[in-house]
Amino acid sequence: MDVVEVTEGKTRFFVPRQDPHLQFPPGSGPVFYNSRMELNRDTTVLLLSVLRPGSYLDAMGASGVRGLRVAHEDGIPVTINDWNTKAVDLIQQNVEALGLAAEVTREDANVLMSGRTFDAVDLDPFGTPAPFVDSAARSAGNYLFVTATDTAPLCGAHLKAGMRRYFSRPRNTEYHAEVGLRTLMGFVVREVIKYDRGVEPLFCYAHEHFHRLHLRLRYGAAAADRALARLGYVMQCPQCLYRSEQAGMLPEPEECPLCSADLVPVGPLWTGRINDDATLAAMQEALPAVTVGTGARIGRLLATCRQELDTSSHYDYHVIAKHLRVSPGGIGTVIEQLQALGYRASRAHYSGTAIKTDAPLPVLEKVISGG
Ligand SMILES: C[S@@+](CC[C@H](N)C(=O)[O-])C[C@H]1O[C@@H](n2cnc3c(N)ncnc32)[C@H](O)[C@@H]1O
Repeated sequence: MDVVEVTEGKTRFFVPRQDPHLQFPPGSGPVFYNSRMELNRDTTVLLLSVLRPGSYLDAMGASGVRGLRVAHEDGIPVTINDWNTKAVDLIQQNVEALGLAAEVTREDANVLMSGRTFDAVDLDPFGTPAPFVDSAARSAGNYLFVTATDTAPLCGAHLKAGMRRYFSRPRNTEYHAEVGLRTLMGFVVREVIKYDRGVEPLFCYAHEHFHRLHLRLRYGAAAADRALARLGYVMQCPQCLYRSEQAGMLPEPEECPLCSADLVPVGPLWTGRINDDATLAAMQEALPAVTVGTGARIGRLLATCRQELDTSSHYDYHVIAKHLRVSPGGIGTVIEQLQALGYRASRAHYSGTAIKTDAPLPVLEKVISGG
């Protein structure tokens, strides 16, 4: 294989010199590497430097970069797997070049995860992780990490694909990144709690073309019930911008208090917090010591996530301003004015025009229109 050497974080490794977007049948073809996912891998290396699991499975390794970095930079025992022979050859070459003691396997990830357990399991497939979450839920001890790049099905843009994969009804709203992240989280939670295990979010975020979950798993039916209680719906008005949240397995009919239309349920999805503040604080503290190329961006991401409210939707203040035919002021000013009126208000980590608040929509509209 024609390879080229690249560096991410403190790790130098070989990747194929080719177009990574070429399509081949499953289990064959060239080895995948996408430098644009560096921030995704950097956050994993940083978080694992804090969590320090006893073992880590990179279930879909490709070049092996993720597992290589976890082994080399965090010193955590890793297993790197892929079902593609060429990928496994390259992973082995990288492991040897770095002098790591990492285990390399060539199996269907579902077979591997059905037969063995690892303290932390990481899924990074092409597109949807849905076919792998059940076996990962059985394989993972304390931590389960999941990447999804099928943002269109998750966000409601490809409705039927979203319903098939996640058994949820997303809706293409202006807060689609939030819906995608919470739809993915809701699906993973349903896959885990059937085994009487609980799920707690540690650090979950939406970024560019992917969603990423870092979750802690707990043992016991009581922990599973706590996660179950967080499943619910965003109830969106089809005529105006009003929305509310409902907990529960089935949505209750609800009328829009502003225009009397029947609200449309979006979900089931995860409601409530998507981050653990103590974990984010520990990551901020560890960031200067962990050499990651996207460190400045991760610093900003962590800071925004720490102040972000845990509402399951946001208002896009440019959309509201357009609706009201006013020119929008600065987002910071709008947030400060809402807070001065006694409401909670924050930015959201995935959009520069998103405002999360518990202020009623008419109050937000009044603030945006300068009233
Ligand atoms: C998106 S790439 C992984 C990228 C890699 N984690 C990284 O950070 O660069 C997905 C990989 O999953 C592998 N894969 C897909 N389905 C698989 C399966 N059922 N079992 C094992 N590997 C699989 C593919 O061969 C491919 O190398």
